[in-house]
Amino acid sequence: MELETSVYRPNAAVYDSPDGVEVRGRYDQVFAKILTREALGFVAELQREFRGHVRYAMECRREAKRRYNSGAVPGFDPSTKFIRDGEWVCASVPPAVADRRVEITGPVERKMIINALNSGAKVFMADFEDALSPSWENLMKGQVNLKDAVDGTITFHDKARNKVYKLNDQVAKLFVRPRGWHLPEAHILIDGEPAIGCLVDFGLYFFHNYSKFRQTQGSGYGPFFYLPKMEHSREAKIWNSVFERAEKMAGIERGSIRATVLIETLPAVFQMNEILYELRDHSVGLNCGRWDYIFSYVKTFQAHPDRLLPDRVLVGMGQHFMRSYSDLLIRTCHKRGVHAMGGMAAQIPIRDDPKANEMALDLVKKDKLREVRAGHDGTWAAHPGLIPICMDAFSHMGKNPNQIKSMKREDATAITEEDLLQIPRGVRTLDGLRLNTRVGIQYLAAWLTGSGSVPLYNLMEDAATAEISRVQNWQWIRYGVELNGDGLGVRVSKELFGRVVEEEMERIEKEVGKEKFKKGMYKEACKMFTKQCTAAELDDFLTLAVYDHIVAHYPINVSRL
Ligand SMILES: CC(=O)SCCNC(=O)CCNC(=O)[C@H](O)C(C)(C)COP(=O)(O)OP(=O)(O)OC[C@H]1O[C@@H](n2cnc3c(N)ncnc32)[C@H](O)[C@@H]1OP(=O)(O)O
Ligand SMILES: O=CC(=O)O
Ligand SMILES: [Mg+2]
Repeated sequence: MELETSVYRPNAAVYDSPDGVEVRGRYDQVFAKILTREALGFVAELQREFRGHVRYAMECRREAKRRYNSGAVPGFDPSTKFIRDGEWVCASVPPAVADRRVEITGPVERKMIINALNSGAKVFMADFEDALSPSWENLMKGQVNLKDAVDGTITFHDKARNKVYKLNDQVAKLFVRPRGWHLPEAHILIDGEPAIGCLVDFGLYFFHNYSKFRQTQGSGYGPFFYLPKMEHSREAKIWNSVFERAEKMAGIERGSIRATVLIETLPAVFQMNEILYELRDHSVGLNCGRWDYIFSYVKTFQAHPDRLLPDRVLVGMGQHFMRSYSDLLIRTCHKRGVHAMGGMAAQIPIRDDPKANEMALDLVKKDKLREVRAGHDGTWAAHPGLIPICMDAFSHMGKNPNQIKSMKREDATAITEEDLLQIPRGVRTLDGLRLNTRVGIQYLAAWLTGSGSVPLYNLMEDAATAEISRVQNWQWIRYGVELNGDGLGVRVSKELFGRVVEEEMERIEKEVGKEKFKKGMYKEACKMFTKQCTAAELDDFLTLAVYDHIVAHYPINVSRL
């Protein structure tokens, strides 16, 4: 008997969508308060106005990839030298976010939102991106949670512990990170095609929250955003136009919306001035998204076997190319009058091992001290338990809310293209290949079952860190690299990788236990991860390649279950 492809539900409620918009995600009365006709209409307007620009920007990414794959390397664009040399500055920093010394990040999950807002950090970056698996349920619940947070009414009852969570009187300022330009939102069709994911995230959040946010959080400014994974200033220009369009719709002053751009792709480091210039009325700085940046280094140089990375654990901020990137970012931001934000240390508190915990916290402390001494104005914390250490390190700034005026870093103007591209030093080992494999599979299993950030081996893992594992494995297999740190002359091959996968799966099963292993999606994740690591062509994004597996159209498509 053939499987039905869908379950017909007579009289099932549907969302009230405007012309040309079809919502294919599960109907829920609570989601319907977000997916109103007016809010969907706003998202559709954004999509119709900007889809051509986004399509062109994605084609430019593909064109740049073709050039890099033919041997070119990224560099400063001679045609925009006038922007780099010009004496312009960005709009002044809104007083509400002058002090951003510690920012906590986390997925848009209800309890975590409350914990993050109450954490004592200055800012909470609520994440629809690296830390979130973008299932319909996660995305829509996230929108509901954020609306309740901005309204100040968010609560959560942890039934197992009989604990009620609610907001403190003083909470962190909220920034929201929508997805990157490349991700579609398959549950919403606009004129028959999937919506652009980030315009859904931005559009729904903005529509429902701008007014309240500006009264309660932004002191007349806002809402505030983080913008991920851009590769070129033309992509920042689209965001700037989206912001202007949103401000016009809302009838609020131009320059109200403010955003920090993550510099987390290798091509973007050569475009920092240009990105700030495009967003100069809406900018509140740049951030060192170090994990995606490492991923992007491998991806950009996927066809350059002379630029291989050492083991993932060796690619830290001490590497010359990473230090150069952070220093140049500080220089650029401070010249343009905005924040230069640091990044995320991957360590998280280790509850059951005091000595290991002390060592982890010490690494975080060193990383944060390096950032503040270099001139960063603030940093990221992955966990509330790290906030005191980060605060302590950034007390180095004294009473100043930031170092924009005091740490000009003119010395960093001497940083060259060679500095930014310098090949990182270190060795490659079988342990490195094993760890990449173990982490990649477990992360993907978590992502497929709804969790976009997880603790693995005492580190935070999210989409960005998992990407490093994937592309590094791919590159090592593709070029049959020698594991030169082991001194045995062993080269990585598909056969060796196959054995490693088998052994690491056994290890994962032992570590997580038979029950969890059976119930989780480890086998499926293993298949997908192995396919990606051994593909003839490198997939652009891990999560894009497996996105279809978390799409659940309504009426429920039985063949997918
Ligand atoms: C590369 C990048 O893009 S970095 C930015 C994206 N990544 C992230 O934002 C990761 C954010 N961090 C996290 O998701 C989590 O800290 C993890 C997954 C790494 C660890 O999670 P867990 O193991 O569940 O943490 P743990 O059990 O120690 O949590 C203890 C408490 O802290 C809370 N907590 C942990 N991390 C956070 C956070 N980031 N924000 C708010 N609360 C948090 C938990 O909810 C829990 O609260 P409870 O005691 O009230 O139940
Ligand atoms: O988004 C942050 C990163 O490091 O990637
Ligand atoms: Mg990132």
